[in-house]
Amino acid sequence: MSTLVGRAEHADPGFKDIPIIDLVNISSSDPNVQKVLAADIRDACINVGFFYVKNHGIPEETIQTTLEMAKRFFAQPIESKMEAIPSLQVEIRKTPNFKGYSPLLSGNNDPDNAGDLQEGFEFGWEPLDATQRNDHEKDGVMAGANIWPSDLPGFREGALHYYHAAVRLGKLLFPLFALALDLPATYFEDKTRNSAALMKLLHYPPQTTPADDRVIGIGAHTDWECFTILWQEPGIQALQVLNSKKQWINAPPIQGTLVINLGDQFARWTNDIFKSTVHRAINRNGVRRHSIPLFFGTDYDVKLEPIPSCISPERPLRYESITAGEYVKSRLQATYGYSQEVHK
Ligand SMILES: O=C(O)CCC(=O)C(=O)O
Ligand SMILES: [Fe+2]
Repeated sequence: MSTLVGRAEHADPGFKDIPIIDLVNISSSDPNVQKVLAADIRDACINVGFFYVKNHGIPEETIQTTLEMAKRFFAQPIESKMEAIPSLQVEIRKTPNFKGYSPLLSGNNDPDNAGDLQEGFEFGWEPLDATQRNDHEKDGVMAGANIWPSDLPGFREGALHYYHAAVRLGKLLFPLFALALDLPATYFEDKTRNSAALMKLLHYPPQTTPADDRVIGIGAHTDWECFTILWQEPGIQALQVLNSKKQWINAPPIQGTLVINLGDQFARWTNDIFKSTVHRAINRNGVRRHSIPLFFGTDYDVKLEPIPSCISPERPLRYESITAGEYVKSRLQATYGYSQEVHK
C-alpha cells in the first residue's frame, strides 16, 4: 500500500473537475463501505482539496428556512443591521471574536485586494435547547457569546437548526477523514468535543461596476479550520478553485449537493498532504447571491500537531504547532483588522 507521503508526491497538479461523493451509506456499520468512502475522500483531499457531497442529510426545508431568514436580515437598512449587535452598537470587529454582522468591504481575505464585496452574519456553537451541553470554558482566545438581531422572529432558531444539522454532518465526516489518513476512525473524537464551528450567512450583491480585480465577492484565500461545509445558492456560478497550475476552476452549485473544502487546520495536521486549496467568489451575474459556509475545526484548545505518517525525510515538518483557537484568531484579526484605521 502506498504511504501518504508517496501518494502526495503523485498528486494531480492540474485538476479540472471537483469530484462528487455520495454519502448515502455514511452511517453504515460495514467497515468495507466506510473504507471505500474514505478512499474516495482521500483522493479528493490529496488531489483537489474540494469535493461535493450528495445525500448529505441536511433537510432542504432547513436550508430554505435559513435562506429566507438570511434574505430578510440582509434586506434591512444598514442602521438596523448595525443594531443587530445590540449591546455594542458597533461593527463586527469590536464584538467578541468578530461574531455578528460584518458590513460590505469590512473584511479582506486577499491582502492584495481592497475589501471583500460581501456582507455576512457569523455565529458559533450555542445549544438549541437546555438538554445540550455548552462546554466552552476552554475556548480561550476564541471565547465569546453569539449576538443576535432582536427584531427578526425565527432568525436565531432557523440559523441554529441549520448549524446543528451541519455540525452533525461534520461529525460524521471526521471519522472518514481519519480513515483516509490511515488513522483509527475515532482519532479526532476527543479533539472535536465542543464543536468549534463558525457558521456564516453571506450575501454578495451583484457586482456591476467595471471589472476591478482588487474588489471581488471574496478574494483568493484558504479557509482556516479543518473543513468547510458550504451551501451555494442554486443557479449562480461564483465560486472558483485554484489548481496548482494556477488555473481557476469553476465550482458551480450542483442541485442537491454541498461543497466540502479543506482548510488550513487539516493542512497543518497533515503537513500539507491534505490540501487547503485557494478559492474565491465573484458575483457578476446581475442578481444577488447567498451562500452559507460552516467552518469546522478541532476544539480551540487542541494543538495542531502533524500526524507522524505525514512527515518523512523527504517531507520535513512544514508548520510550527499552535492551538486551533490561536490560529483561527490570528486569521480573523488579519482579515477584519485590515481597515481598522479607516473605521475608527
Ligand atoms: O461564497 C462562497 O461560495 C465562498 C465563501 C468562502 O469561501 C468563505 O466564506 O470562506
Ligand atoms: Fe473560503
